[in-house]
Amino acid sequence: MLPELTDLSTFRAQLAAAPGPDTAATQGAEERNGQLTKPPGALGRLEDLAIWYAGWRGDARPSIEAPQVIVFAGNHGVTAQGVSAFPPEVTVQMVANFQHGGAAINQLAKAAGAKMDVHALDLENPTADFTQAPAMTEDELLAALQTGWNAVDPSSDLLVVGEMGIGNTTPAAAIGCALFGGEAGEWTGRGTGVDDAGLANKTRVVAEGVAKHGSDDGLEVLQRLGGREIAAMAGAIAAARVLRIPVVLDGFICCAAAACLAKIAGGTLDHTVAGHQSAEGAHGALLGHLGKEPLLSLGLRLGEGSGGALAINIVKSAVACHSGMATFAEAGVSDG
Ligand SMILES: O=C(O)c1ccc[n+]([C@@H]2O[C@H](COP(=O)([O-])O)[C@@H](O)[C@H]2O)c1
Ligand SMILES: Cc1cc2nc[nH]c2cc1C
Repeated sequence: MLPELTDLSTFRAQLAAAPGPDTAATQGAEERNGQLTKPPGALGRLEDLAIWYAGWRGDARPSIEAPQVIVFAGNHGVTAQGVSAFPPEVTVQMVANFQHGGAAINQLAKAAGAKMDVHALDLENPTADFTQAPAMTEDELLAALQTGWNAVDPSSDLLVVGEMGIGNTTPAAAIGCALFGGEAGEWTGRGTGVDDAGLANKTRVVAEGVAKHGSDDGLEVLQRLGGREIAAMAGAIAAARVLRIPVVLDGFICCAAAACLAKIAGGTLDHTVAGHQSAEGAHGALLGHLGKEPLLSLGLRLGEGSGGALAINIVKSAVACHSGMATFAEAGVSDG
């Protein structure tokens, strides 16, 4: 059962006290993996994925029956600075598109056999422009974290969190820059497709935000430079950690949310894998800071959880091989 998220200190405490993977299940899965009808290591990273999944589920021979994709949407005051190629009203329009089944993520979730939920967070009240003031108050941060925390279905067995928020590659860049250092220009990319002048302006905005509101605390950075959908993703990833539900991370914005959690307590992202590396320039560096190797690299730069949803089928396939294959003894195959 997931405890109620009453305040920010509860959130920190829940993360710090969250259980790790089940070592007996991990060991059982490693032993089983060694007996399956294939040369040792021949399934490459699929073997690691299956053992990782088994440990978090506490079952040496698990199956994946109920993946969940959650898309969170938020609006950003920083769009007043002209940081996106699209206008902010696209956020609410895309939420309607998600609800009618017309977005890419609807199809990708369906193709992965996942149920999909959409949560729009206070779209009529954008966060503050972080070049002027902290993006959120503590109460606003808590409310967004709670939305994510409560959105996770405890009966799901694999989670993808995605987002929709015009302007949100700007807060994501600011989060990366604040948490891991370096120049704003190294963290700032084209998002939905700003031109060279737009990129220069966006870089200035990121630098200004970090200079004014930077911090080395993950939750403070999330509050001052993040956004509601980013905080909701962090809340959902944290809830999944407490519930021992493995998570497939999506693109640049999702990983920025995850990075805030990584700064709160060690091992906080051990239940996550990187679904893909997006085309947003700094995503590779961000994944490097998180110590994650992406499963896919398809040039996606959509968000919505799209790369995470695509990777569900890889995790499912890894677990299907692990749990469904015959052992050498069962199949009467000589094990060399
Ligand atoms: O996931 C990514 O890496 C990604 C990269 C570029 C853009 N996006 C999506 O595009 C939107 C943000 O782009 P922008 O230019 O408005 O900051 C937001 O809705 C994201 O879902 C997402
Ligand atoms: C149309 C559109 C769809 C999106 N999905 C995620 N981010 C998006 C940004 C735009 C502009």
